[in-house]
Amino acid sequence: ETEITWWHAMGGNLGETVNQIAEGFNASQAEYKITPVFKGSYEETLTSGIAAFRAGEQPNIMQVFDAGSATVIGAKGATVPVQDLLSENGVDFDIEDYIAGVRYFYADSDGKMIGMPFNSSSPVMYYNADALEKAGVEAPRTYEEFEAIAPKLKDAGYIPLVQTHLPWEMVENFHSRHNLPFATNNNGYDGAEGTEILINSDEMKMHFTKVKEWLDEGYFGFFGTGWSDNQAQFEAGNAAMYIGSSGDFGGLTAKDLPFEWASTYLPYWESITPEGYQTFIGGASLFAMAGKSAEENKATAEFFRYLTSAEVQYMWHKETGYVPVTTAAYELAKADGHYDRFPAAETGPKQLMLQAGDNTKGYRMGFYVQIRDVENRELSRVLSGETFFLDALATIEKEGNALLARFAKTQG
Ligand SMILES: O=P(O)(O)OC[C@H](O)CO
Repeated sequence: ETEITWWHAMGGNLGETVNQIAEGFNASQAEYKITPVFKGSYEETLTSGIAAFRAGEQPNIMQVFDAGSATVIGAKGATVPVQDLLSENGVDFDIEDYIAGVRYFYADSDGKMIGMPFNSSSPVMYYNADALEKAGVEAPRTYEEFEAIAPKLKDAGYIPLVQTHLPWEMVENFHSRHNLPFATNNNGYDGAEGTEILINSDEMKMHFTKVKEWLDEGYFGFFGTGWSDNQAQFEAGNAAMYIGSSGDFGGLTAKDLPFEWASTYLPYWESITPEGYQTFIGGASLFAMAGKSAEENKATAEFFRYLTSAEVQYMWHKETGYVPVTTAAYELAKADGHYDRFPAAETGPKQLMLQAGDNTKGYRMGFYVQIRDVENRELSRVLSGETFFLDALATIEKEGNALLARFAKTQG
């Protein structure tokens, strides 16, 4: 029996479902055994993985979140491109089997898939249907509509809106939702050399000016930069709506909240685009780490074959709310009536299939995890009144570009 290990960042319900997948694979055959290991948050998992690689103790499979993928894809010799791993081990692979939104986020500039999409998500807007009814309003499609209903939600006793991650939901996906370039060099896909972040734009300035105004008016709540700091306000029934991951679906369902809730697409500004575009794929993918024996690589390839089967994908989607990464799994979910029973479960997949534009397939910025830290630091300083948004955006641009230039140097 060949044994392989899988480091991941899925805690709670998500971790239990990961274990279920591993047990399913182990029970499905007798040649290979996979052991999943929970390594903490996305950031912690990436840090441990990089340290382990340097020490020659890397796992076979490492889960890397969207923000870290450019760094890992750019780390020469650290991973085996998943497309090569599969074809060398006789596992059929066709990039066209994957839904459009996930196809290129983890691919190199030639379109070769490097990371295996796994828990793919999109930021959507959840709403407390009882709260909206009490205020006599409908869930907003655009931020303009949000501005129109926010006073009514406030009068009804709610914080109208919170969100769970400013960089992911209001910076990165702000760009895809409006089809705006997020970095030069074709959003970074044409090479690290000279790539600069385009965060200091008129649209970002407008958006964060509004967010600050909403905060001052009591239309927006901000309780910290941790993933769950703000979601807790929704779960407690204090916030009427929250922008969060489609992957929150399973956790919310399990909590059996004492109010009706549903979800809709991430809002966009009609003043920027008449119709919103599809969002970037979020969540994480699985990388096969280099430096492993042929037998272990074969085991990893067989595990990926199992993981991407329509049945396993559907099970994962159903339990968690992460989107099915293949068309076959999405069709299976539809045919099984999953979306008739849980309409909110289809918001993520559908949002990833909205109109595409030049700037919706992804962004590729090395050291983006560190850039996110700068974004979180500066944007929360704006919201706490310590600095002005114009200064914050300029600081993010300056520090972000310095990090991008440092990454470009590592690419030789
Ligand atoms: O909460 P998740 O797993 O959907 O991930 C959201 C972001 O894409 C992580 O960077």
